[in-house]
Amino acid sequence: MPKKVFIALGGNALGSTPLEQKQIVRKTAKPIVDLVEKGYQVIIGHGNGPQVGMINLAMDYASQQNIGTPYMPFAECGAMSQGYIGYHLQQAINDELCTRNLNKNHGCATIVTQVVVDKNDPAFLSPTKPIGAFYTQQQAEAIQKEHGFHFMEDAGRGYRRVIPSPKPLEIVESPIIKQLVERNIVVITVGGGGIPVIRKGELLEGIDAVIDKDNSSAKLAVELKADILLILTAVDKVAINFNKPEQMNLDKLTLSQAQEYISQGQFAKGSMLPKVEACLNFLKESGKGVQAIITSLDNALSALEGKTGTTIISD
Ligand SMILES: NC(=O)OP(=O)(O)O
Repeated sequence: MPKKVFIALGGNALGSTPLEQKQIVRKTAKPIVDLVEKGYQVIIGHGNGPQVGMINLAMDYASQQNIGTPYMPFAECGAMSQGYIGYHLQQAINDELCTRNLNKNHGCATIVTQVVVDKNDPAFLSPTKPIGAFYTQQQAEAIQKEHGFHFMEDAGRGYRRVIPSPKPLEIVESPIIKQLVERNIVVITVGGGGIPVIRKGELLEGIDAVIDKDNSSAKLAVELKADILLILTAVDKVAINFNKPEQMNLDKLTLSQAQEYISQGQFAKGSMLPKVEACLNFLKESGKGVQAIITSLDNALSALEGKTGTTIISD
């Protein structure tokens, strides 16, 4: 039985502009296809913060210019970001599969994925998810005044617009994704955490939000009975005392050690904290025998072989 690995791709695997993204995903495809070549079944979740912000801003601007462009709701912008990112990733992965003659037995497809959230989730009252470009404080204040957007300082890198980020409750397309994975398709899914929808009786309706992609990836990884949740980010290992002289990189962590470090405030909010929390959710809900790994894209295969990265396991 092949092992199933669910990869959650961070922003550094995608880039920001269309040209940059097209070039970066070529590099991203290689370590992903390394895993396919080694016999893993691969599912990919990815972020969309910069991209959905860019699309929403462009659509809002165009709709105000009297040039026949209608207003585009935020959920539709999320759907556009899934298509745009999925298209680039899918093309790059399919090309890499062809280059290595793996395309006879494997394919790659993007599933536009809806994720049910609770319309009463408290997250709707306090926006926290950074999207789009970085601004100076002065620019952020000017945009806030003109457009009413909310802004927050983002880890010392500047100001970004923030919008609500509710918890993922249900991955609507999960059964279809399962079937594709079983047919050796590399599935790109829960892009940008999934398109947030609420249930209205039998029907689904989009809602303005961006779900955390690590959270949705962990949830879907549980549903697909993945053996490994592999969160790929900008650093090789999780660290405590990050960026201090006494920084210590961690090779292995148990669930309770990770919880202790969280209670000490060791992991940055909006950065390493949601990744570690997503790993813990995956471990708690999957039970024994699974592992979660946090590492950089280039180290994906070495980390699965236990040579690098931070591996988190149950106690
Ligand atoms: N949706 C989401 O989590 O996107 P980022 O990872 O780009 O912030």
